[in-house]
Amino acid sequence: EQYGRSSHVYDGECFDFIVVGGGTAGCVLANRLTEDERTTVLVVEAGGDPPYESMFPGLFPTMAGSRVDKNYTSEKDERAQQCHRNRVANLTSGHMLGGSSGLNYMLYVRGAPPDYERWAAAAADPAWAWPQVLPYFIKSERLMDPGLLNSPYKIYHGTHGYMGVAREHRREIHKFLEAFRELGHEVLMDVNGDRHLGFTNPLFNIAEGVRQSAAYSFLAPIVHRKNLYILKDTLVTEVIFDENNNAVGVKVKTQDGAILCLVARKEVILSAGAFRSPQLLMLAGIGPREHLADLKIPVRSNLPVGLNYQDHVAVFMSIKMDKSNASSAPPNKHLFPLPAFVGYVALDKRQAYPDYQVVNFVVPHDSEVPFNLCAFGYWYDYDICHNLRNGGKGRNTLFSTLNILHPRSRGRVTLRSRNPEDPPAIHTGMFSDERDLDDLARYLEDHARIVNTTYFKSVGAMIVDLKLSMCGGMRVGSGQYWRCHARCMMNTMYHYAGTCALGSVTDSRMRVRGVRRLRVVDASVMPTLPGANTHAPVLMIAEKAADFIKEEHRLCYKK
Ligand SMILES: Cc1cc2nc3c(=O)[nH]c(=O)nc-3n(C[C@H](O)[C@H](O)[C@H](O)COP(=O)(O)OP(=O)(O)OC[C@H]3O[C@@H](n4cnc5c(N)ncnc54)[C@H](O)[C@@H]3O)c2cc1C
Repeated sequence: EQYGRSSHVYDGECFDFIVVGGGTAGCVLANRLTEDERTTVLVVEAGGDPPYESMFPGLFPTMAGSRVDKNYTSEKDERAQQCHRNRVANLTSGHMLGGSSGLNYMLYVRGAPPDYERWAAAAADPAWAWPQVLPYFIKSERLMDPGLLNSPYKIYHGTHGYMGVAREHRREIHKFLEAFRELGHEVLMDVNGDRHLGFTNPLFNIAEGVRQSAAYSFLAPIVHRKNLYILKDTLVTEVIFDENNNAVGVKVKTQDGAILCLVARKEVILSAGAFRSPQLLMLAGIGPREHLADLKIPVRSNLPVGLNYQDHVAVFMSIKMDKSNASSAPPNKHLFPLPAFVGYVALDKRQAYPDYQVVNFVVPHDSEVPFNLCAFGYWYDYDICHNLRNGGKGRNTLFSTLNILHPRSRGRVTLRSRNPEDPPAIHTGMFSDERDLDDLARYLEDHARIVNTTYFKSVGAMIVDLKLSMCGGMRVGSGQYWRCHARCMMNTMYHYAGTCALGSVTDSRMRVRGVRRLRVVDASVMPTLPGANTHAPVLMIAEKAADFIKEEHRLCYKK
């Protein structure tokens, strides 16, 4: 009941705004647009309420592959996931109120100013530059970490927003942070302020032991608003246009199979995520002319929809540390499953923004988390996951996931058919630009240098040999080995973006070009990936969109 009942709506019913997708961006819009009591908003979400396990940070590893994961899979290509059981990437995606924020790994990070300078250039609008986006990061945030609140970093954070943000204070990470300091990295209190390179105890969308999904933070507190309508378990199958190319509503299919047409007096806003927003556009004839012609869809607006698909490519490495036979404390579902710390590293030390991010888990010898992530989260071949487990037997380990923050490769989302219930085809394009592979190999080599620091040497630290058959005969730790390792172990960081990019598909206010009264507001509009995980940037995008919309339609403002 936290999210109320699904609204009863009738065929032909009118609303001011219809938001397609009650995911991360959709929940923010639902909240901000209904601040004006005269404005009616309908949110249509394909999934239902988030399940119990979504509430608890410690249970996140159980969510991939569950009923609230839409579990898209990538198309096969000659480079794809060569060490995965099904040779495709499992593109986990939230299918519930809150969308992917209901099952993500909860890291809260924004990126660095150059990321947003790139957006401003792509959109040809300074509204996307760092000084203009920072207030919108701050707006949604309610920082609850006393250390940061009493530090000079406080000025970079919000304390009155809907989304709780906090850190865990787990002593296990400190010796590791010191080791990275010895290697020449800074240990930063916060990477969300004015410094963006170094290792840190990360901020999470976790507060008081509860996941701060967009549904929990933005929707639950306001579901009682009389001007908000939420239609759950309902798929939007079509955006409806009038003869003048105005988006005037949507067609939906409800859980019991009823087809309804619903009218938007002001705008239709697509917040269906980087796979489904481009799909709905293309089904409406908004997309690349040749592709639409293949499916005999008349062209409404010839735009590069679905192109420019991007994701951060991730690869893990495990390092065995000290021997241990002590039993771990029982799991606590209110905590992140393992102590964690994160590094942001540039190979060129003169650069002010990172090339790669490394998320590190401190793993006690008896933890099953890495095996479970390996086998059931990432779908690597079982042999590899067994080698991961056996290679670290009797030892505590450091499990690190590196990802390339500014990939050059681009993929593409295309229609598989004209049926809106068919998932689109996702060509990830990972490593289509081979320089990404070279870079990732260099990052792995760079990270592995940690085994030469004092603490690591004192415990006889060694890279766990995953015995990758593809890389047989190569010395683990050599440059040649890391390139092979990267190719074999490539994976998604789940940061799907870029398919309806600012500047090309939309104007700088996220309005779809060539038509009217239609906007895209979600990860699809990112012209390039920020050097960060994408949840906080999506919240920022939605907060900004809400202000654009309020301004254009003269809605009542709450700053
Ligand atoms: C496993 C995983 C781990 C991640 N970890 C992190 C992390 O630690 N930190 C971080 O910052 N980011 C992380 N991310 C990324 C981040 O969560 C996403 O980038 C962000 O949530 C995407 O928001 P969105 O609004 O674009 O899409 P979503 O939140 O996915 O929302 C799209 C919504 O639209 C609905 N929908 C789709 N089609 C239709 C339709 N036709 N009709 C009706 N509804 C529809 C979907 O059901 C969904 O609810 C992770 C993502 C995943 C999947």
